[in-house]
Amino acid sequence: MLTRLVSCTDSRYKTIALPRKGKKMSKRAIDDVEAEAAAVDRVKGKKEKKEKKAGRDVVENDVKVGVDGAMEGEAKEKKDKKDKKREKKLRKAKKKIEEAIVAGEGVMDVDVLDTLEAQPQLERPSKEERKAARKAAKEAKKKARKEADSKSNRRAFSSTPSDTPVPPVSYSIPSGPPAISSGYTENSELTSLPKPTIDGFLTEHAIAITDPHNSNLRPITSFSYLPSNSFDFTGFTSPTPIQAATWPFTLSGYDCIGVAETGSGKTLAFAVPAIRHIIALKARQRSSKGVRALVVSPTRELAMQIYDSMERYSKEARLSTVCVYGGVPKDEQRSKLKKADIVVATPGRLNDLIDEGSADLSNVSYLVLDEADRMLDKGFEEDIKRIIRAIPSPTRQTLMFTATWPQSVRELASTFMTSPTKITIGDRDDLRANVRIAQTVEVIDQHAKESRLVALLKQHQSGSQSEDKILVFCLYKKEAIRVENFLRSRGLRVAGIHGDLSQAQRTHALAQFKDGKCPLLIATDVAARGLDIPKVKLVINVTFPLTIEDYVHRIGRTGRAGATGMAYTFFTEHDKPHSGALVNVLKAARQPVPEALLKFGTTVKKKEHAAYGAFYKETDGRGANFRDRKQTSKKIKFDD
Ligand SMILES: Nc1ncnc2c1ncn2[C@@H]1O[C@H](COP(=O)(O)OP(=O)(O)OP(=O)(O)O)[C@@H](O)[C@H]1O
Repeated sequence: MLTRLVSCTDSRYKTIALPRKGKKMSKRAIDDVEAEAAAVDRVKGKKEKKEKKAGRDVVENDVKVGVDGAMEGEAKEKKDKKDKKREKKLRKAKKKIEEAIVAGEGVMDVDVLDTLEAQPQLERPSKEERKAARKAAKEAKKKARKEADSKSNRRAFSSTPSDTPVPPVSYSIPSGPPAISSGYTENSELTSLPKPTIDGFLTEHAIAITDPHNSNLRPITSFSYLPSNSFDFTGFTSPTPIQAATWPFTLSGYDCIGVAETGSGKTLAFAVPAIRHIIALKARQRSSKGVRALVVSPTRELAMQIYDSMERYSKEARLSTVCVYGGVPKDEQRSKLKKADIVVATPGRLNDLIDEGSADLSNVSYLVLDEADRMLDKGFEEDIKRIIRAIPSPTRQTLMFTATWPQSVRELASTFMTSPTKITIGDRDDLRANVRIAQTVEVIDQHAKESRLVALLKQHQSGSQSEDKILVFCLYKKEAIRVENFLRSRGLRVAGIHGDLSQAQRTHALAQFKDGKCPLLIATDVAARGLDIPKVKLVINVTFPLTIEDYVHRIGRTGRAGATGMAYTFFTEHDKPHSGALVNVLKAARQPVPEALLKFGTTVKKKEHAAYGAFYKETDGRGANFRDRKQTSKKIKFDD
C-alpha cells in the first residue's frame, strides 16, 4: 500500500491510502481519495486565509520581522498602522478599566477583558487561550467575591493547601495591556521645559527608552514633578536617572524593565510607584483590603532591606508592609499578612505561605521582580511561575529591575509582561560594571590566594584605614568558613555570612558589618546582589563567581550612589572559561586588562537559559518564541 501525503488543517500531514503500483484503484476509491484531499485542501485554504488575516503566519512573520526586528517598506507601514490601531484599542480599554474602578466595580468585567485582549496580532492568543483566559478571569472574579463575602465569618487564610487551589490563570498568557494607572498626568512645569533640556538629560545619562506605546513621557527630573508629592526625600537632591526615566511609565501603569548600574537607586524607582498605585486604588475602590503590591527578591537580606525602604515610605501613606522570608518562624509573618497592603518576599517562603493559605495574592495588581535576571534563571524560575499563578488579576502591572540583563532571560521575561517599556541607563545591552569602581584582576596560583589576601588586607585596612569596610567573596560555604577562620586566627576582626548559618547569625553578621563594628565580612553570593551597605571601600573576590553577571553584582557592593570604589579579583586557571567575558567587562569600564588574563582567551561562551537555550529570538514582550527550546544543565542555586 502506498500513501499520498495530504496537508491537513493542523499543519501536519495526513496520509491517505493508495493502492500498490500496478494495481488498479476503483473509480469510487479514486473519487473518495480525491474528495478527501480536496476537502482537506479547502479547510487548509480557509485556515491559511484566516491565519494570514490574523497575522499569525509564522513564516510570514519571519520574513516581515528580521532577526534584529527590522522591518522594511510596505510591511513596516502595515505594521505601523496595526500598532496605531492597537494603541487606540489599548487606550480605550484602559479608560474602561479606570471607569470601572472609579465606579467601584474593582474587578474588570468580561466584556472589558474582551477589549483588553486586543493584543498585537503577533502575540494574540488563540481562540481557545482567550476563551480559557476569559473563563479563568470570570472564575477568579467569582472566587474573589465569594472570599470577600465570607471573610468576615471565618478566620482569614486558614485553609489548607488542598482546599485553596491555585487560580487557573496561566502565567504564559499575557495579562492584558496597561494595568491600572495611578492617574499620572505630567506636571505642567515639566511639560513646559524646552525639548533640548529633556534631550540633554537623556543624552547626559545615556538613557535609552524603548516605548512600544509611543507615549513620549518626559523623565521626572525633579522630585517636585512627581504628582502630589507626598514623599519625604530628605537627603536626596533629585531623582537618579533610573528613577527619573521609569517613574512616568510605571506611574502610568505600564509594564517596565529597568536596567541600571548597581547602586543607582532602583529600589526607590519601584517603591514610589508601588505606594502611589495603592493610594490610587484605595481612593477609587470601596473595598480596599488585601495585598496590592508584591516585591520578590532573591535573598532574605535583600528582602529585608527592600522592606526597610518600603516601610519608610509606606508608613507616610499609612500603608502596611510585611517582609516574608525563610529561616525564621512563620507566625508573625502570617499575622502581618492579614492586614498587609505590600508584601516583600523571598520566593520559597512566599510559596509556602501561599500553599498553606496564609498568603492571598488574589488582589495583587503591582508585581516587582527585583534582581530580575536572577529571579528568572533556572534556580528560581519555577518558584516565580507559581507565585504568578497565584495572582489572577488580568490587570497586573509587572516591573523588572536589575543591573544585568542577559539575553538568556529576556525571552522568559517577555512571557510575564505585556508590551513593557524598556529603560536602560548606560549602554546596558552589553554587560556593564559601574565605571566608578577601579577593578584590578590578578592572575595567580590557587595556593597563593591566602597570602595575597592577607597582604591586601594589610595594605587597605591598617593604620588610619583600620575601620574601612572590606567585603570578601568566596564561592562556596565551606570556603567562606575556612577563609573566615584563617583570618580570625591571624587576629583580624571578621564576620561571615553564608547559607550554613542560622538566620539570626546572618542578620547579626550583616548588622555588625553595616554598623562598622566589624569592618571585614566574608561572604558567599548570598551577599552579592542588591545589598546596600554604606561605605564599603573594597571588594575582594577570592574565588571567581559562577557567572560574569554575579561578578558585576559582587563588585557593585562598593561605589554606590555616585561614590567611587575598588575591587580586586583573584583569577586562576580554573576560572579560564570566564576570561573572555571578564576582559569585555574590564574593557567596557576602561579598566586595565592584564596580559596574563588575555592568555586565557577572549572568546565568550554564549549564555543559555536552562530551559530556553541560547537560540531564542528576542521579543519585545509581545509573546514567546519557543521554537528553539533546548535542555541544558541546571545552575547551582544559592541558599536564600
Ligand atoms: N535620588 C537619590 N539620590 C541619592 N541617593 C539615592 C537616591 N535614591 C536612592 N539613593 C540611594 O542610593 C543607594 C543605592 O540605592 P539602591 O540600593 O536602590 O540601588 P540599586 O540600584 O537597587 O542597587 P543594586 O543594583 O545593587 O541592587 C541607597 O543608599 C539609596 O538610599
